[in-house]
Amino acid sequence: MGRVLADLFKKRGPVRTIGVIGMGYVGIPAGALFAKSFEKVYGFQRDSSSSGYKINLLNAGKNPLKGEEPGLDELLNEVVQKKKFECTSDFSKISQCDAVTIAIQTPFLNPTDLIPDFSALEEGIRQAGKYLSEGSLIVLESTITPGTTANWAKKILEEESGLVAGRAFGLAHAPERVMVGRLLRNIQEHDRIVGGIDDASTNRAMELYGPVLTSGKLIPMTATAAEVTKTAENTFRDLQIAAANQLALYCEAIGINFYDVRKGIDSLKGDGITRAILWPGAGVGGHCLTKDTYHLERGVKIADEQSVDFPDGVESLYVTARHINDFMPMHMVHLLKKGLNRSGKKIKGARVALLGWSFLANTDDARNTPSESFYLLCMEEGADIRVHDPWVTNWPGIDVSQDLESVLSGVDAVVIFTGHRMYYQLDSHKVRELSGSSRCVIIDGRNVIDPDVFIQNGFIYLGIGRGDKNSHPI
Ligand SMILES: NC(=O)c1ccc[n+]([C@@H]2O[C@H](COP(=O)([O-])OP(=O)(O)OC[C@H]3O[C@@H](n4cnc5c(N)ncnc54)[C@H](O)[C@@H]3O)[C@@H](O)[C@H]2O)c1
Ligand SMILES: CC(=O)N[C@@H]1[C@@H](OP(=O)(O)OP(=O)(O)OC[C@H]2O[C@@H](n3ccc(=O)[nH]c3=O)[C@H](O)[C@@H]2O)O[C@H](CO)[C@@H](O)[C@@H]1O
Repeated sequence: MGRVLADLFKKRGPVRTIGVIGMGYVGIPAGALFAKSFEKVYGFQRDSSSSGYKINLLNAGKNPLKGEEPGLDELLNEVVQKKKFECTSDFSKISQCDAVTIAIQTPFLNPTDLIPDFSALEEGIRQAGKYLSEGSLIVLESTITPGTTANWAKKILEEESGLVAGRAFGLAHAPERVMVGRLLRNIQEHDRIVGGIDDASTNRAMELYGPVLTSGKLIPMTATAAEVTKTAENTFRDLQIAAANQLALYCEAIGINFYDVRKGIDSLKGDGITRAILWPGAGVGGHCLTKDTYHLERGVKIADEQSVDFPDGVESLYVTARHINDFMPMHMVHLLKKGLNRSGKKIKGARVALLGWSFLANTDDARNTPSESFYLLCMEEGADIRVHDPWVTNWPGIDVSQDLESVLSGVDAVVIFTGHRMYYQLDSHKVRELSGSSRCVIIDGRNVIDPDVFIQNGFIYLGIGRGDKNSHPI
């Protein structure tokens, strides 16, 4: 089969015209970079109420993405002016494309059952199947459950096209490893995992991605291995964070300073012995680490191969890591209660300043923020909680203030949830004056302040990992 497809690709000649389905954080920079290296790119965007506006904006050479994306505005303008990039909702133009990449969102239906919502992705794949031509290549870039490309997506494409994948057209998965704020750089500099359902598809996909890489290298493998790589690389980061969180909880219980221990462990460096210990914190947010573990777990469950040989009654280490990270906002509530008790108060009715709503320091990205779990837990306990964040200006149902002084006025407790730069400058005298409390509580979820400075100024301090300070004398 592979020979037939390789001959078809050869007959068709080099990749010239590319289609990118899904004009979002991934599709827009990818399409612009393809347009730089190839003859023509069509950016396919459905004319939906929420995103249809992007079509005209992009065709005017304008970037619809929020936030700073170095180089993207200029690149988009250049490729549109040169008529090398065109955004359209006319999917029939897919028939002109030598290769089509699909970068459509794959959220979870709801945070509890963690079943991915592939409905938008399915619609995009059906469009690709309907119009794909013989000898073309389809590449899924969305983050998907392992096994999706070679099974679910393959079936849909064959159904819609009436052609056989691996014989009449190529199919691959090339996951995106971009970070908002450095999209162009990441696409060009990160190594690119490229996984085809067969060798011919993998080789054709390497022809597609090779020209857009600067320092990044191509890493070929099978489509399913590529899906596991993407989900597992985030699973491993989540696991490393959980390991740091658990050790921090141990250090609190033992009454020692986690950061001394971390410094000790981190001093062990060298070939194959580095421990790569990360940082504990008030929780793990974002749209990658909170989901990709469950994509991996689901992939193992639905795999046709044999079941996993695993110790009886033992939960997956990776899911345990998720539970530990999701526990951290609850731990912050426990620290808050401890601090308030020491100041003779209860959480019910306590006035609490929550500093930091975004999930990542110095950004406005609040997707799956752990601050929200903490906020809801405190509300359930009857606290009077107000939120500050220098970057997040609005959030459904929450009043996020940018006025730190007003948020700190008259509070019984200050809780630091996000390591925003400005919180490192918190002045203990100023905070104490604003709070008006002689025994104000301060809970540090990101190791931002110096405990001694605040303790000497009359605060009741507790911090994640600070077992050496959490029972300081008052
Ligand atoms: N954003 C990131 O930083 C990032 C990083 C790594 C991986 N990813 C993965 O990449 C994928 C895309 O993410 P994103 O952030 O670009 O999503 P996004 O929501 O920003 O963009 C998706 C775009 O696809 C469009 N779309 C949806 N259905 C369509 C259809 N049937 N036809 C045409 N267009 C359609 C949407 O209107 C939207 O414009 C997801 O699977 C995500 O997990 C994202
Ligand atoms: C392309 C892609 O998928 N990229 C991912 C993306 O992940 P992301 O955007 O979700 O950002 P993260 O940095 O992972 O943070 C997530 C949460 O974990 C908390 N955290 C973090 C480190 C730590 O030591 N202790 C913590 O508690 C932090 O506060 C935040 O809430 O970028 C990472 C590189 O930055 C990549 O590795 C990762 O593949």
